[in-house]
Amino acid sequence: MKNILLIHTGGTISMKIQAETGAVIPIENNPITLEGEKLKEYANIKEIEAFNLPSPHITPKEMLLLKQLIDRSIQDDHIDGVVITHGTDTLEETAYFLDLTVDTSIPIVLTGAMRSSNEVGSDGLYNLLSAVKVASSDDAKDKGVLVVLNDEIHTAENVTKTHASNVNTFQSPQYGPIGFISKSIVHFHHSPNYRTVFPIQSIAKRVALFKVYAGMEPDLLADCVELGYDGIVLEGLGQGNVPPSILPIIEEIIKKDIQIVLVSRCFNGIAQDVYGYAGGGKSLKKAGVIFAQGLNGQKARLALLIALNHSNKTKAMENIFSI
Ligand SMILES: NC(=O)C[C@H](N)C(=O)O
Repeated sequence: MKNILLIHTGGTISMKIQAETGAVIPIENNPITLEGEKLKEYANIKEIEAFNLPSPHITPKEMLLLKQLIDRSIQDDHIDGVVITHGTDTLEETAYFLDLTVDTSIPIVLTGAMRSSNEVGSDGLYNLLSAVKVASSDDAKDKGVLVVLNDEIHTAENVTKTHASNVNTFQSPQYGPIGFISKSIVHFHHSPNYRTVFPIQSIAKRVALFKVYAGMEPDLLADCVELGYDGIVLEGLGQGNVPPSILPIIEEIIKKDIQIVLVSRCFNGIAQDVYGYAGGGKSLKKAGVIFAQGLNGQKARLALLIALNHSNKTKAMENIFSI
């Protein structure tokens, strides 16, 4: 049997619904930690409760703590795979942060639940068991950080939460899942592309994220300069365009050596320099805007944050954003 490090961080998988109020809340005796026994016939489990936070409370600080915990554990113990339970709201962000920063070939799998532990049809234990099966699979090695829920295996880079409450919420809109779990097998039908890792030791920089919209005015972007942000991610329109009203402030910000990364606010597709009108992709490229390759806004924000905090910022920028 494989040795699996199981790290709990909180989220609905660790919550209960209160009969009196109907509110779903974190509880002190984390119910998912009590399920460890049931996993013992599948793997040797070493269980740690890193924190018990709803995932909207998770920040890059906790993500970095998790990275450091995994680095230490991999060095010290004989571990074949890591499973992390996490709230689903920001699960994709922690998964992508770890994907970009943890240098290992062993499987790292994040999972969570859409229904709390005492709700009818609770999906927590089932998803946890699936994640343990994937982390124990030799085929899961060298695939980067994976996300497993509802019988599907996704890459951290592509997966996103697409539905507020459905158990089938996690989807990879660009490329689909890379594998599935059924009663007796874990099967990968695709392999992710080569990835590079950018270990960072601290997070000192700040990156803001804006969704671009029709008639957007330049003042909020100008405020970012005043507030001392080091980078900005814009979720642009369509293939990567913005209203002409914000082009001058974008040019001004880049001249001040603040990086601006552009993604598309569309659910699918990538931002490109196609259009030649004011605010079109070509004018943005000319101004020095960096086009992210198909990442969504929240992941491009983490990628920029990691690049800016890396000891070789220029090289990290080049590698992460292929510039
Ligand atoms: N399903 C969930 O886990 C959602 C919860 N609000 C969380 O992210 O902590």
